[in-house]
Amino acid sequence: MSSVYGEEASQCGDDQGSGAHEEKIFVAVRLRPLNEREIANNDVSDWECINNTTILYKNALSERSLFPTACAYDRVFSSECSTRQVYEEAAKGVALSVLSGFNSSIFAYGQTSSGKTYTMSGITEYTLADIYDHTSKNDDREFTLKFSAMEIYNEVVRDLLTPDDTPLRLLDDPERGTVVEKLTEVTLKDWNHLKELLSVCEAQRKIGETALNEMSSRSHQILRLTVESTAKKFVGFQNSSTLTSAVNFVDLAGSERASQTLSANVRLKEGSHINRSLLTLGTVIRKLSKKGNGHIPFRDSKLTRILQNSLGGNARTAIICTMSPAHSHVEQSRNTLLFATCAKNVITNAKVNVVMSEKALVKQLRKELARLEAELRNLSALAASGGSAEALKEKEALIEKMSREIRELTEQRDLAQSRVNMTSSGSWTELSSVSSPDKVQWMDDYAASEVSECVYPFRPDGYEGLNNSNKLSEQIPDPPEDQFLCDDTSPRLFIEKYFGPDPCKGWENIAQRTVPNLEDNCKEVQCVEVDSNTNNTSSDKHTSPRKGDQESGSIDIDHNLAGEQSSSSDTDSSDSNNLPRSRSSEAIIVNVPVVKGSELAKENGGILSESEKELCTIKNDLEEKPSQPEVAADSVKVLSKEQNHCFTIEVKLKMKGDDSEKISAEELKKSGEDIEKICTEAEVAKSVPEKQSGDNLDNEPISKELGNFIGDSVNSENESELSPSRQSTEFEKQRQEIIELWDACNVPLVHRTYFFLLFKGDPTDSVYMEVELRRLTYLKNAFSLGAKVVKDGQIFSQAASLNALNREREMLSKLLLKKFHSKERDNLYQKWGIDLKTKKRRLQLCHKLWKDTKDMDHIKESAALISKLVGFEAQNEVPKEMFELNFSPGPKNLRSFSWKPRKPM
Ligand SMILES: Nc1ncnc2c1ncn2[C@@H]1O[C@H](COP(=O)(O)OP(=O)(O)OP(=O)(O)O)[C@@H](O)[C@H]1O
Repeated sequence: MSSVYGEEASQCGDDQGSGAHEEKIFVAVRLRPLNEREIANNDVSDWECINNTTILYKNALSERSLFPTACAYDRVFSSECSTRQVYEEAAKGVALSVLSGFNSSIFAYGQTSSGKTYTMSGITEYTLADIYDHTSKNDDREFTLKFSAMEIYNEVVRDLLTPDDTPLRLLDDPERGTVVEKLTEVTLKDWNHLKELLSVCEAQRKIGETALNEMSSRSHQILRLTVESTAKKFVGFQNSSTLTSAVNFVDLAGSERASQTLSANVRLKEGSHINRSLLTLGTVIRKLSKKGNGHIPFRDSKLTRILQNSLGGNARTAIICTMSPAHSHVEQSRNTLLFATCAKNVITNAKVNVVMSEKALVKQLRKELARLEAELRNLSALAASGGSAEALKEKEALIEKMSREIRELTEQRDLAQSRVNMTSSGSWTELSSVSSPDKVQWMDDYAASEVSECVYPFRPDGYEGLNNSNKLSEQIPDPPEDQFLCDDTSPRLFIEKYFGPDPCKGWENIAQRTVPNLEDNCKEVQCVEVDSNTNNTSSDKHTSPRKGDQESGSIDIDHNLAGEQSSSSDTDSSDSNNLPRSRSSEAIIVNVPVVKGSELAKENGGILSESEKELCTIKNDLEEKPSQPEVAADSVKVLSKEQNHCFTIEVKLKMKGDDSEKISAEELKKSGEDIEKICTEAEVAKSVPEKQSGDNLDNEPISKELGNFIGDSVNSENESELSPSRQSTEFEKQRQEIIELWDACNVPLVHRTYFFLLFKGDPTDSVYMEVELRRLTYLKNAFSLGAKVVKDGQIFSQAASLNALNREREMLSKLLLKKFHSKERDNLYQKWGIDLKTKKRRLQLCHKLWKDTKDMDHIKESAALISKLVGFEAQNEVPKEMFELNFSPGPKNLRSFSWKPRKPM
């Protein structure tokens, strides 16, 4: 640790203001062991630290998650690691920089019962012990240590060093930022005095029992140690200066789900405040992680207001994110990692705080004035000698060059934006843009019935018109406070903006939003050529597209590990442990030219790892398809854990063709059907060849083209190879999956009915089903992360969707009255097992509809009843065009696709 002690009075003035240096927040993750309760419940550990910087989700194979399988941070600690180790390797450097005059903060963040207090109390003690040790060893300086402690409980700031419960006010000090008025600050006498005060804080802090933690901290606690030091030889002198800085130990209250903590009453209220302030903290971190993001809501909570300096301000900061490894907490753990990922990108500007005596200050200012005067004199001399004219010319040339670059970039951006616009309007809107005169009747009935309030972000246009979108935001208020907890829209709402509205944007888009720095990581690092033997003849690609594609293609192995930007070619891609680490845990891209499977095997002495085999399969697959005209923009990502690390393999194949083809390829990519997909060892997805330009898409049978695009072209069979019975099984399976997802996502019953009636089991169904499945999976994942999906300015949260579903049921119950006579209704009640003597029978009936997702008879009956209520029946058949793709040619259109069943899970 460097020290600035040597710089006294007159010398240290230079540090003021200019001593700031940018650095990222240090982010560590700590897994605690499974606790007794989790073991008793036969819970299993889902997470594993595969090295010092990477944590791996072990169950990725068994679920279709959008969350990355492995995440890298500055440091990760397995459940075997001691708090001492966490302190030494993650907190000490930052915490002890207080001795060099830097403000610093150590945070513990994580879900309730994940070990924040356990970790933080250890770290606080170790730090304070080290500080005392340091002061005793540096007897040339005079130290004054001051201690203060506060908690924020239900948005009220309390002093932890007095028994008095009076709320403390926050004041804005122009120099010091936010200060807590009347907060007790005790000058420490010795180590024992400090220990005593720590016990007082512990006794004073609000704790309570929840289902997850008998001693749950119900408040955010901030302990602050201020260190002032002056060189003894200057003490009492007028030109002395003092280093004054503080270290904060922040033990946040844990994020929690009301359902999991079984909260009620007081606990629920506490939980609500906790979640809200953590939500603000998350928003602040997220905004800070994307530089230049406008207003940062520091003032939205007392916590962020008080800690503003530690969050992207002038303090050095470390965040320890604690996690339970248990499967039952997987969603919370993921949210913790999302927070950690954002925090990793936040930059602070720590600087040494020097308080100068007045005399020293005057001296310093005189010096500065003299420097400025000298500069001015130089400039005048330059101007007199004509040098300024040249300098001016140079500057003008530079400005011109920069303007040119800006213009070019602006054009590129506008072009890209217009493509995005085209595709975003061309995905779902295209699906539904074919107008149908038939669709009007049932829509009118439905709209008239006020059921239009139902909420589902990805409705077909068919009944989009039913919804008065202007009214929607009024109709769906933000969930009230209590619901805020009950419906699991927990503090991880901060990630809401990572999810755009359209699930069809593919994994990479979602991943970019979920883990916003993912792409940045890839961009920032430099490529390391691993295999220099393979030919990279890019010129070939024009004469022989397929051959050229392969030769110019590259496999980017994106080690999702911490790694120093390595520039040497001696890096072995299979041995990530040899890669030096970077300060900021950036990913490494190793650029490996494509080699044939056989060559790869030969190089490896005939032995191929699983991921290499996968790679060869892909490679061979590409080679064996000479008839494929062009591959638009193809990539394969493979995640492997077998070599103790995780990496992504990306095959990029260049496309030959004119611009319109390129636009089309872009559109395909953006409009929905993932060209890239994240896979695990067993699952390799690959995008599909774009159609050759000039094909008359209008005349193409839908079934012919679709296959590779939607399905997995590497391993799965072609449609033609599927027996009718297999097709039927696939259809049933997909339909069942959709029905269950509808239920999980609170999708409106009318939407379900409408869609259900579209399913006829013919091959084209698969197009709609596939799209619906993706949207629903996306929605479900977003909901399970506590996110809100924003589409067209409307917000769809789990709470809002449930509210809307209930409103829809009420509306349907009104329609029951309208469409059926009393006798008919009684028959219905009997049929649906509703006691005729009970109240609210119509509503009861509507609550039963679509409930038993496993019973197809029940589903059919539900659909039949709703269809009757809203008037689908009148039309004989639901117009499929309302769900139809627009197959007419043109740059905006989605290509026609052939049907291929999804690869079975
Ligand atoms: N790394 C660990 N090793 C062993 N036990 C641990 C570890 N981390 C936490 N624990 C134990 O787990 C329990 C919960 O820990 P702790 O109270 O620190 O959680 P918390 O995150 O602060 O919870 P809350 O947010 O509810 O206050 C405690 O009994 C603690 O001793």
